[in-house]
Amino acid sequence: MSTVLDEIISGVREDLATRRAAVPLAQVEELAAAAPAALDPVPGFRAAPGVAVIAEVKRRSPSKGALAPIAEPGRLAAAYAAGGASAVSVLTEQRRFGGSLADLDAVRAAVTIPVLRKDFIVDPYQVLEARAHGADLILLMASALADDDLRELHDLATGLGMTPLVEVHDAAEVERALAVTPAVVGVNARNLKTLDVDRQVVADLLPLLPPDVVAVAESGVTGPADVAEYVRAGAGAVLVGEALVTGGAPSDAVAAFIAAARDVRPHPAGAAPGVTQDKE
Ligand SMILES: O=C(O)c1ccccc1NCC(=O)[C@H](O)[C@H](O)COP(=O)(O)O
Repeated sequence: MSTVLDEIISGVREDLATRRAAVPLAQVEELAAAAPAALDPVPGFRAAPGVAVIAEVKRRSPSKGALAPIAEPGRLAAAYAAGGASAVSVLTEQRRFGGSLADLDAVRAAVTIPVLRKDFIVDPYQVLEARAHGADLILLMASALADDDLRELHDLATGLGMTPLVEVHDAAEVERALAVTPAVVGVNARNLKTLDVDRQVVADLLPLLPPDVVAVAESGVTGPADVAEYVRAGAGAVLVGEALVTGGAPSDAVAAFIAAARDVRPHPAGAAPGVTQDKE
């Protein structure tokens, strides 16, 4: 039986074929080579006070439907940066999330902090496209990629100067992700096959990551207390979408997340902390 993730990826491949027909690979390669050098997000993530916030431009989602119209993604991104965000994540998938490469362009033009292309990346063309549009980071999902593809796309991205955020949701995916020696690993609390959000997954998997990897807690943040819990569980960064686009005053919201993490001490390595759960 096909999952939501399978359906999203099938649409992504169809849209990719259309773009590839319009802009041939050789042209995207040229544009990627001509783009200004990618920023390295890792020093900023490590230097962030308490937690690095990766703030997302997210219009809609398969789990929640329409979230926010976001007429000016560049303006939203600038507000995130003003609040102290360490990076901006831009969902570029069109069918389910209402995003686009135009959103990526607008955000790139509006901020000087690193920008993540958040999409269902399954093909080298999309990696080159991300660089051509100024992305510094790309998302690579272990759940969507075979080992060889994960390595190929990871190496292509790093060769272009970008930093892959390698996403996992269970212990087997952690092992597969670490095999490509990523600098940044995200544990997604959302199961992309069922769309269930379980923040305990983040608490369970973060201790499996080596200390030299930037550990990102993704999804499920509803407010500052959740950020504090993720940091207590060992997160060095949090990726937040819905709570920021629906909450009003995005700059203040980012600042509140950072403030909530400032005095939090992570649990000692190896301890398996619990996190409180909301009903989704
Ligand atoms: O958000 C969804 O419903 C979703 C469904 C299927 C695949 C991916 C999905 N979201 C992508 C993300 O991982 C989130 O946008 C991101 O982590 C932020 O999550 P949140 O703060 O819970 O909006």
